[in-house]
Amino acid sequence: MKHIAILGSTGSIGTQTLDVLAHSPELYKVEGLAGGHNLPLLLEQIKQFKPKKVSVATKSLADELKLHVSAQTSVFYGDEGLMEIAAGTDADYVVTALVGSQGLRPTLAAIEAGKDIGLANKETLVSAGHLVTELVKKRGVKLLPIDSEHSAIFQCLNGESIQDINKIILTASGGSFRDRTREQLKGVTVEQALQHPNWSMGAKITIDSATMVNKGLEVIEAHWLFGLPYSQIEVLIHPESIIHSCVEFVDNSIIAQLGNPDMRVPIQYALTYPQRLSTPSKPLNLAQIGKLNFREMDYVRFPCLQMAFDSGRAGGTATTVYNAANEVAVARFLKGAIDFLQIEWTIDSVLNQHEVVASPNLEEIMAADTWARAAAEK
Ligand SMILES: NC(=O)C1=CN([C@@H]2O[C@H](COP(=O)(O)OP(=O)(O)OC[C@H]3O[C@@H](n4cnc5c(N)ncnc54)[C@H](OP(=O)(O)O)[C@@H]3O)[C@@H](O)[C@H]2O)C=CC1
Ligand SMILES: CC(=O)[C@@H](O)[C@H](O)COP(=O)(O)O
Ligand SMILES: [Mn+2]
Repeated sequence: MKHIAILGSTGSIGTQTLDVLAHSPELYKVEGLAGGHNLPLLLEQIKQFKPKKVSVATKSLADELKLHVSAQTSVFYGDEGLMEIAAGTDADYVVTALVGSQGLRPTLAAIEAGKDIGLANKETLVSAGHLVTELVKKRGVKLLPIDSEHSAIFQCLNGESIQDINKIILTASGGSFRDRTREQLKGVTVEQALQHPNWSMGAKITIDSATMVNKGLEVIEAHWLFGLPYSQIEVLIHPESIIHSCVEFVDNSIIAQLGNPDMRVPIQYALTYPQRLSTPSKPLNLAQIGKLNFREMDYVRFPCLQMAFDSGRAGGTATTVYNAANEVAVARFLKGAIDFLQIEWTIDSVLNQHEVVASPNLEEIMAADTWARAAAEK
């Protein structure tokens, strides 16, 4: 039996993780759940999974939650609450499904406490990939990818040697505005941007898909997860999101992982690896799909992806700043305060003002993150 804690249990990844756990209840015990503001959903989860510790975003939410839970469940809140669910429960495995770089400190705390990690929160690796991967090595824990592309690559690399890789190919759906020109991006609405063609996800990542920042974050995530240089990471537009990513080897063989777009498959694989078990997903019917399409990535149409490669190559705090500026810009766009194209303009402008710190420690990462947020707000 695996003992699990989930950071971000009330979100898209969090709820799908709980679906996976409920599908095989004999395999899992939920020890801790951290939600944010969605109290009714967290209460349902507490009733069903009976965790010993839970956390919410604020003290007032925690006070309200305490009125509804039994004495068997301890209630925490805020940053300390996230740290408690990450590192202070009897879980041996933590699923990181918070959104944004706020996931960094709790993830480091969970690794330090010796927990294996199922990583959905890609911003953590983008913000401080070197700190996370060094600590994983030092503590001897597992860091298992949940992100669909990275799970695909992880599966394609099973039994293969890193030296035999020519390149990894991350597939990108193109997001909600894939078929629009840059001219046609002027004046697009939040509602339009939130219509992802293939996946149902949280708001922030759905906007990131539309700007191609999501693929940028995933390029940096792949660099850290698989230890590959940026020259061996490629992005290919694949509108159907059926091939979740692939690896080309030195003999020119390409191995790909396919499946319907359903995150419960990579979530479960990260939980049960190296075992495969049945999932609550539908099988892929290739005959029904008929054909799959591919297009070369257009870096002029999607400049945020070029910025991610450039930040990744610059290293140090550059990717921290890329991520933090994007988080601020997306939050502003979602509130209707800026236009869609101002997201890329904001990231570019903040990156241009930044003086990169090489090999930053955690304090320098947090300082760069704070600085980038202030610069982006300005
Ligand atoms: N959704 C997907 O299919 C995929 C997501 N990912 C990555 O996984 C991560 C999660 O994405 P997703 O599930 O879509 O995001 P959601 O927005 O759906 O969920 C985010 C979770 O974080 C919680 N949260 C937000 N702010 C706070 C806070 N201040 N304190 C405590 N909890 C907080 C939310 O709580 P509440 O809702 O209660 O406020 C919610 O549980 C992201 O890094 C994303 O890039 C990667 C691949 C696929
Ligand atoms: C489900 C998942 O892993 C997302 O990151 C997804 O890949 C987004 O799709 P695109 O970024 O390819 O539009
Ligand atoms: Mn992905």
